[in-house]
Amino acid sequence: MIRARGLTKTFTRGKDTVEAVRGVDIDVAEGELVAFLGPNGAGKSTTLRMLTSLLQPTAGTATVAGYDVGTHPAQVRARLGFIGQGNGGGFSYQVRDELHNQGRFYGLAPAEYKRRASDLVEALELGGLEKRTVQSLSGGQRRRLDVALGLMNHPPLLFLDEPSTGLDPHARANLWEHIVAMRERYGMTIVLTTHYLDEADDMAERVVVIDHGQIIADASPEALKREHADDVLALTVRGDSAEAVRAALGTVVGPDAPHPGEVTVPDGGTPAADGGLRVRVATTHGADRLPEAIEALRLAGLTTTSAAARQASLDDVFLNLTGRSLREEATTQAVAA
Ligand SMILES: Nc1ncnc2c1ncn2[C@@H]1O[C@H](COP(=O)(O)OP(=O)(O)OP(=O)(O)O)[C@@H](O)[C@H]1O
Repeated sequence: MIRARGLTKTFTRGKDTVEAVRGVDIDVAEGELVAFLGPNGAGKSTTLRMLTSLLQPTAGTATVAGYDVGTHPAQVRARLGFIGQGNGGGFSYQVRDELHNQGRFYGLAPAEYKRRASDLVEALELGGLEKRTVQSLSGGQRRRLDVALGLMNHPPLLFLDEPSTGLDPHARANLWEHIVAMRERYGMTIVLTTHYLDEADDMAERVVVIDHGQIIADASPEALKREHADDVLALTVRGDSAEAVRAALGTVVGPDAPHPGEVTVPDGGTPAADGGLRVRVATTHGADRLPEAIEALRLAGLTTTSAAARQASLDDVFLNLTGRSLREEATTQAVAA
């Protein structure tokens, strides 16, 4: 459905040059649901805008839905739906008029665009809102209207640029339910961007991690976590010998163990105020390893006073790949905004 090679976009303003996208190669097969994940400014939107033919690449090629975006932009646009970051609807228009106008824009006959509009109003639970103006809708309703507008031409391929940004958790979950339902109903391929880690983890079958205009990883969330991150066991152990703790845990996660990992005793092995040593153990299958670790410590005469297994996250993946936390960047930017 999508094949891009060496996709590059450089913006020049005066003396400033921004290399927004630097040589992206990507293939998306029919029916896939792919999420582009990356921090603000990583190049996600720019990549999407090139793939939808809205922006001419500086270099590289892309074939989308069978047509070259550079030479056949009209054919590409006819086959895709694009839901951008801004709100697509005219604020003072009524919901129904917005949908009908979109149908006219695609050259549909009145009977057809009316039928499609009613179907989408029903499918996206916009019933009863047809006569409301766009500006009177809630954030979640507006986003659902955006999805409806993007689907009026029954596209085989749908692009969504940060569909759930700014929505509260309930509205996000609801929007996702609708996106998944629309995908089943219309058998679409979906490419979206997000900087919500949990969203990419839960919903996407494939996550393309993008940073500084380049793809730095591309796999299922599970494979990314397996490959690039560890689960962590967080233990508190009564005792004052970091060496004894390391030796005991080495049998569980040491170099010869079935799941080798790393045992870290921070603070130079100095016990905390409660007399316990805080220990972090990087490993795979953390939940399974936890009882083994506690048992190994017990056999070495050490008492565990607290224990928790934390599953690897996509943020750990990003951190291990870039040395930066996506979660922290998002928080910093939210505070700055
Ligand atoms: N029209 C433009 N002119 C100049 N620079 C631009 C333009 N559009 C994007 N950029 C820059 O290109 C880089 C990539 O931007 P892009 O919007 O693709 O990132 P993004 O990953 O989608 O970020 P966000 O999550 O904030 O939407 C940024 O440094 C941005 O400032």
